[in-house]
Amino acid sequence: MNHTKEQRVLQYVLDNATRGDPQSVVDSIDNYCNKEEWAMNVGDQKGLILDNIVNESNPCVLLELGTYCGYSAVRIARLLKPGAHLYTVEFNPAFAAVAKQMIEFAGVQDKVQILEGNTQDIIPQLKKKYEVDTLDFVFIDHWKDKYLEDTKLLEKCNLLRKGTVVLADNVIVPGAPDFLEYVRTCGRYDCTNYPSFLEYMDEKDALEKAIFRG
Ligand SMILES: O=C(NCCCCc1cc2ccncc2s1)c1cc(-c2ccc(F)cc2)cc(O)c1O
Ligand SMILES: [Mg+2]
Repeated sequence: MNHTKEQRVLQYVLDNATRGDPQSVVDSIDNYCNKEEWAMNVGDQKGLILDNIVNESNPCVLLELGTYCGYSAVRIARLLKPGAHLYTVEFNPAFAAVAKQMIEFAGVQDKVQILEGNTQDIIPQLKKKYEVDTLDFVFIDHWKDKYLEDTKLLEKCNLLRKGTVVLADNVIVPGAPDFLEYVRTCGRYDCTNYPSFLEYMDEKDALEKAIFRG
């Protein structure tokens, strides 16, 4: 049954975490991926930076691009105030299926909605189909060569407002150089770089926070 790494990560959580306890789910995934198999979760070091930025932004409507196993969706949702909602987009049906079970086990399913499909198709549907006005927080963690075009698509769809926090994972490894260049030079964002390490490795990585100026 557990033929994929993502299924093995989920099984480890089901066997070792506590149902309804999102922190135990996050900790179990980090334990497994540190000890057994590397996986592309944002991880515990960059995760702490993510926590701090979510807490200081106090967001109500959030979007994540790239759900994977649901690690960052659970990590973010555990911090959200009542009524806040996270939409998370996943392209790969097998990943989305694992993430759905991960989110339900953590007990944050009322705060998180997985949208299965391509960001190019889903972003333009957010206003009409999902009744989103504007986004307070965007976590970008999908294909690195799509960060820039999807950031421009969010602008074009009027989903960003003055103060929207756009936070991008992996701006060093694997890297998103065209995205970094754009947000740092186009004049529409206030950018901050947060140096850290690639999940479960000693390699340097970083998060970039780009606050939309409106
Ligand atoms: O590719 C990564 N993450 C994206 C997965 C793709 C998910 C999606 C693509 C798509 C397209 C369109 N619409 C919706 C979606 S959802 C990723 C890779 C590494 C890494 C680092 C060093 C390595 F040696 C090898 C891999 C580390 C990370 O933290 C990552 O996030
Ligand atoms: Mg990542």
